[in-house]
Amino acid sequence: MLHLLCYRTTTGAPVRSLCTRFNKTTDLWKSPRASLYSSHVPHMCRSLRQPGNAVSRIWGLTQRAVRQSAPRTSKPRGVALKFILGPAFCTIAARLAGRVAYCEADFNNNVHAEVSTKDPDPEFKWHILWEFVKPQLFALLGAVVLAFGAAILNIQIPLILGELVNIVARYMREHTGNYIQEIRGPALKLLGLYGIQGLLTTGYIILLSRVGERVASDMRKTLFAALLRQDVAFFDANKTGQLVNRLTSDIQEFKSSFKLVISQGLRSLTQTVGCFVSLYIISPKLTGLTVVVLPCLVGGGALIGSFLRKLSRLAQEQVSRATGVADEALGNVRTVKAFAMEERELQLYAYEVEKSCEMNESLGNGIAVFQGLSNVALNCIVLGTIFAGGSLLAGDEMSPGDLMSFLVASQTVQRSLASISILFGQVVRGLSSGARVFEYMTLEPSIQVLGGGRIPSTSLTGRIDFMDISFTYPTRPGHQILKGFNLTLPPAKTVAIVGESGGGKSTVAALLERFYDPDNGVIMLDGLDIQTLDLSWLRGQVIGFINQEPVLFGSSVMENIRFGKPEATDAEVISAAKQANAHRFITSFPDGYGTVVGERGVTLSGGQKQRIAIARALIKNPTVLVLDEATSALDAESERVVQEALDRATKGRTVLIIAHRLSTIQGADLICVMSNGRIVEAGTHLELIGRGGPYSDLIRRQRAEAKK
Ligand SMILES: Nc1ncnc2c1ncn2[C@@H]1O[C@H](COP(=O)(O)OP(=O)(O)OP(=O)(O)O)[C@@H](O)[C@H]1O
Repeated sequence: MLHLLCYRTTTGAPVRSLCTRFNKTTDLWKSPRASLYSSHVPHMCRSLRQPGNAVSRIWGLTQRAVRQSAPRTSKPRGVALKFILGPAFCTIAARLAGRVAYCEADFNNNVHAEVSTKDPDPEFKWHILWEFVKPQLFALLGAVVLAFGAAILNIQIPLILGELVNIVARYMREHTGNYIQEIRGPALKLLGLYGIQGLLTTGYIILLSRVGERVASDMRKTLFAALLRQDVAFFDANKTGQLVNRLTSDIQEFKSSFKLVISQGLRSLTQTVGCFVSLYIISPKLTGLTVVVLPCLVGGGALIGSFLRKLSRLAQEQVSRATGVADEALGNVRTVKAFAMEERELQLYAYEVEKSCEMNESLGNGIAVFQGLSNVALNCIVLGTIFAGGSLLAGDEMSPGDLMSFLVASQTVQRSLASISILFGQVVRGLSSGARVFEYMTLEPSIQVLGGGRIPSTSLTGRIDFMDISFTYPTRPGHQILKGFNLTLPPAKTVAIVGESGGGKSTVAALLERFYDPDNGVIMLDGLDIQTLDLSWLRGQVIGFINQEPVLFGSSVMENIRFGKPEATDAEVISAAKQANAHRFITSFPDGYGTVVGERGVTLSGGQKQRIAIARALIKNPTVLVLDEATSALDAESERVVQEALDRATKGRTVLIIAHRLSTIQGADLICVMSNGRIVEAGTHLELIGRGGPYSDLIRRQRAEAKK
């Protein structure tokens, strides 16, 4: 099998190794069959640019190309075509389309493709930044003006210092006049400037930190909203830890850079420009010498800068990968402990952290070299100034005060340029953090939760029709789960789906909840395509969903149940808890409904969690109830209590039950057996037993397993 897997890689190592393999066999391109690949390249590139169907189209095209060019053969050339040319072609196509591809091959002619259509190198979007800055514009302008003022004062200081030196030099030379009187004026002026500069600095730092904090908090809220807006497929493809990293450290990094650019950056830039003007006024000749060196510095800086930017992006991605590993291990800490896998998780984390440490060290080294080189260059400028200034002084083209002013001003330029060079590293990190933060802000989910859909005015009967549904998970293209699936759930009836594990039962429930949309076919609610209905209404009021592993929030029992209907009164919460057989155990806790359930409900038993989840679903009084293996994780006693609650909850509603334990669904109005993405048998329990088909087989198998 030729296996194509495109993913975001930070090192590019897999791509490089493939390219190396490919380069060794470039003569293969001379083969007439190779033209087949090239004829597919434009289609593949176009496909890669269209998220959604990109993956399946890539898969199809690659499969066709490989089948045509590499027929089943044991000849070395054919095998090489399958192994090297196919993956290399996909890699190149992906690279051409701006994606990074990783390919593997083995001995089958089928092609399986998994392609990430995400851009591996997000761009910094200035227009989005502008949206965040706009509300803070006045404060920002205030900060800019104050920072600018402080910088302008800094330009004045060398000139006054020069004046003071000239007074001192003249007094030492001539010993005439009133020294104190002469020096008092400029000295007081200088003191005044220092005071005003202090005030301006305090002012702009206060304003700037206000702007920075507000921009960062707006960005966090917007990014969080954008993430919550994404459909389930997005979360299948992205690790939670990495997403959380964008909300936390990336925004923090961006905020620091933003503040530094405005404060230090603006100040240093203004001082550099202003002091250059002063330098020119004091001595155009000396300034000319300084200016010659600058373009070389700027050119070199830009070159090293682009390299550092890339390093920074890779390092940040590696940090978020490490966070992802930690998040997964800590989030599943019970499983980790149950399997005594602490050491393995530690090793995995240590490996990722070590890699991130190496990358950050390389980045640090790069920035250090950059700063070191800048410092050497800038100090050389000072040395050159003293050398050249001395000869101008000897030739009476400059006064000692002028040389003093020139030196102080060029020191200010030096300090400013040095701080710009330090700032540069921060800006590099800030830009790539910003790009990563903005990447998801504009990402539109294919399934919109809010707005657009209609809400039927008449009351619902709860009839559901799945009509000719085909579906493939976006993260696993080429593996079709549902193939022409048809099913009707009559109003207020209970329909159960049973069948082999992995047959697609939970997928049916996920499609009804619109976690995903089918590739083909429609799902109707009371004769209306659910894709035309308001999704928030559908999920919030029509469908109640209870699954095998109820996830509770780390708040009180009351708040957890109220999650199903935020406006519910305490009486409604208690009534839902009673229906769910939960009231008695809740009131047995010292804090009753105020009991905090711990992270993900960790302080409750499986049966208790499930009953709270049932109450949470019932409180919205849903017309349709979906129970996805709701009791299969429970022991016999808990199952009995939960089943009792479910029996009560399902009365008068349309119910879809997905079950493993066939004993729990024998009373269903209709039982459907699913296999390979289709319903292969349907009827009541007795009808199906009488038929002796797949359902009877399942029953027989389960009984045999129970006896073991
Ligand atoms: N989010 C997902 N992304 C990609 N593939 C998935 C995803 N969820 C499920 N699958 C795959 O879809 C197929 C059907 O899964 P599904 O959960 O619907 O089966 P099931 O019949 O409910 O199985 P079980 O009885 O074991 O719960 C499986 O091959 C599974 O690996």
